[in-house]
Amino acid sequence: MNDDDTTAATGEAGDGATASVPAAATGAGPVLTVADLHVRFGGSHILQGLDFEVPATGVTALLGRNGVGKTTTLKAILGLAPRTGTITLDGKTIQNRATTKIVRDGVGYVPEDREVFGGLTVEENLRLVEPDLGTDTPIVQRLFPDLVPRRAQRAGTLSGGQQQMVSLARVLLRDNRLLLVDEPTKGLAPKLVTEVADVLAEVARSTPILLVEQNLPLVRRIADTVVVIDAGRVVHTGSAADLIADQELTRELLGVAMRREGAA
Ligand SMILES: Nc1ncnc2c1ncn2[C@@H]1O[C@H](COP(=O)(O)OP(=O)(O)OP(=O)(O)O)[C@@H](O)[C@H]1O
Repeated sequence: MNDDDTTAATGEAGDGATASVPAAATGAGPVLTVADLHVRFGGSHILQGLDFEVPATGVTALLGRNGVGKTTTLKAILGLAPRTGTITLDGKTIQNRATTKIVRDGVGYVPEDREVFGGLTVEENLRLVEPDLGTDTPIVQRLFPDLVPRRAQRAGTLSGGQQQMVSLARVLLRDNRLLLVDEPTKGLAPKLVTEVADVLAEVARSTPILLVEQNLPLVRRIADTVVVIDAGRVVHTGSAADLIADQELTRELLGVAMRREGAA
């Protein structure tokens, strides 16, 4: 275990000392900055000094080949993976904060495996996060109308796409400064992929999103910026449209060429 592993679990030490003017206060600058981020699992050095920024608006797609460390990057930001490096949210360092505090400070997380409580109803899943907010909340009614008539249905009996909507809705009930969303369309039918993409695009109008997503048509449709990691480092940053328009570069960086057709 390294120094940051222990401090990550203990709370606030160091926040005040390195805080600068919040980007949100100035209206400029990234919402999140990651500098020299390292993650080791046993003898495996998965992230070897990542440096990247998440702009304060729109969708930033975090891309890379299978197993390169995309999920690990999201978990490291949240303090769910042992890491060293500097992570700033609106100009304030957060790498020494406990995960619960990072979430309370506005970093919402939609994990890859959805993690709905199958034995609880849709309504109960939502109210677990904010007891006063459920399917009658305007944001749920507007973005997730299909969940409203299913409020009393047990979440474990929903389709994969509906479970993804519960998972997203639950996070959106809070006021988030930034959303970390991990492969939200994995395993979903094309129509549901489009629905999830629509929700994310709508959410991104008010809340920046760092999105891990393998569906390149979807990335092209909703992402503004891309960050590509390979062999533990950032190997490319830039416009999503430019990367995906460049078949050769896409193949070189991601090992795949963009399908001409694809649901998003
Ligand atoms: N808790 C852990 N302990 C040990 N190794 C881990 C742990 N979590 C992840 N890894 C390893 O770290 C590497 C990166 O995994 P990660 O899930 O972050 O990749 P990814 O880019 O999100 O992959 P995919 O695209 O397949 O979802 C993999 O080799 C994985 O086996």
